Amino acid sequence: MGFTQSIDLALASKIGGDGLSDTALDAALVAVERALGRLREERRAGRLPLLAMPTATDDLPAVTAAAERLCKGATDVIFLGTGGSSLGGQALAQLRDYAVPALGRFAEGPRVHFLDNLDPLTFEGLLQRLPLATSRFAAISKSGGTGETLMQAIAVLGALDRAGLRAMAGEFFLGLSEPQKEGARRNALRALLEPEGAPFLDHHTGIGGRYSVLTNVGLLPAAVLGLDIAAIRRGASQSLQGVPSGSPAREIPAAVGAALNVAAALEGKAISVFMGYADRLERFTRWWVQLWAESLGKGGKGTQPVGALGPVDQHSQQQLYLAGPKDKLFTVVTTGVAGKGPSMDAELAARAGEPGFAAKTIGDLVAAQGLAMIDTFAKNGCPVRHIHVPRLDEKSLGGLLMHFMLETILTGYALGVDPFDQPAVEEAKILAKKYLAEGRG
Ligand SMILES: O=P(O)(O)OC[C@H]1O[C@](O)(CO)[C@@H](O)[C@@H]1O
Repeated sequence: MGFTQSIDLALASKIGGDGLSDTALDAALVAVERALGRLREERRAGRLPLLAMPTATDDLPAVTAAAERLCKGATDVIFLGTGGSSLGGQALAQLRDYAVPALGRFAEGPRVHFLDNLDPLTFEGLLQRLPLATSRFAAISKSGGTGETLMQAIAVLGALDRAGLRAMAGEFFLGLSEPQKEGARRNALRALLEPEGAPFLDHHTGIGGRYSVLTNVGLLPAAVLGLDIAAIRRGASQSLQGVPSGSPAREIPAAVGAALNVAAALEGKAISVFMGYADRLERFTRWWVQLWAESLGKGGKGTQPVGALGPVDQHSQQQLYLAGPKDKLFTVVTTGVAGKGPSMDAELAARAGEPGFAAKTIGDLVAAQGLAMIDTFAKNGCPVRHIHVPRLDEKSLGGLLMHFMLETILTGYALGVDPFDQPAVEEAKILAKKYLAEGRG
């Protein structure tokens, strides 16, 4: 296992105050045990293809070939797509410094951009600044019908047209979407790009966007960045240990995590805060926020996911967390940073009035801050789970991704909601298209 999980400091028996009671945890474990039974049944019936992903290898050559095609002669690879069609890729890309402050350019290979949020100024700026002739675009959408992604793709085709490159548009694009099903609604992304000659990878039809990070959706960007995509899957399979063999919930970390969240919900804690102490966990956190929110917020149920980054958010959110309403469950993720980064000169440390900094590294301080935060939560009666990742790499990140998908599914089953649909997001989408047609906005 590429990480460890401890829930001790979430329990009232350890921290008193507003910790979770043994009664709530026991009741939650019973519900999660049932959820685990249902998960096993679904798996046996072949209705949860997500659980087969970690051990699949037959699709990896196609992902690698598609990545090589995108990278060949490219200065820039741009991923078009939103939500589940982007966030998993971003989470993995951070292992290669994507969106890490001040480290924007990668040492090797093309620059990678994810146009996840739709913003006219950003998109216009990007099209103006990109060396278009050496840029490649991957348009990802499970449904093929997401307005944001379609507009982005149409805008790129327009830019290629203006640059006299439209005749070769197929060479600039790669699509990734569900196959066109006979008799089903037209796949708009395919209808747009296939006539231009763009090749397509098939989106897995049985795996929804926010659960797609271990499929070609997440692994394509990872391969573009030269990550070991097989290792991501190997790591993911470790988080499934105990699921097929029938281990009890108490022995499966994701099931324990689900029980913790169910217990928190039972005790009226409506907010779940995820605080990763690493720049390279920032997009993971955003990925988790979508996973948690869209999977569980149904029928008046679910808890509010909040993403936080350590240590910086100690200087922004900590006050509320410690002294505000006791309505939260905290998950703090630390990584093995002790001893890493620049070391402090003793003389300068003394001059700065911090002799204790002498010979310590920045990583030493971050490691100390993570532990201090956890202990401070506990001392203030705030339930906190600690996940420690000694080494943040493909394997451990794959493990964390699978852990949290499993935890989310089990929490959904235990709360009595379907963790795989998102019926409420359609309403505003339909209204936006109506307003667009009416020229409102
Ligand atoms: O991959 P698609 O079909 O473009 O959808 C993008 C995102 O939009 C949603 O459907 C919500 O609007 C998410 O569930 C999904 O991840």
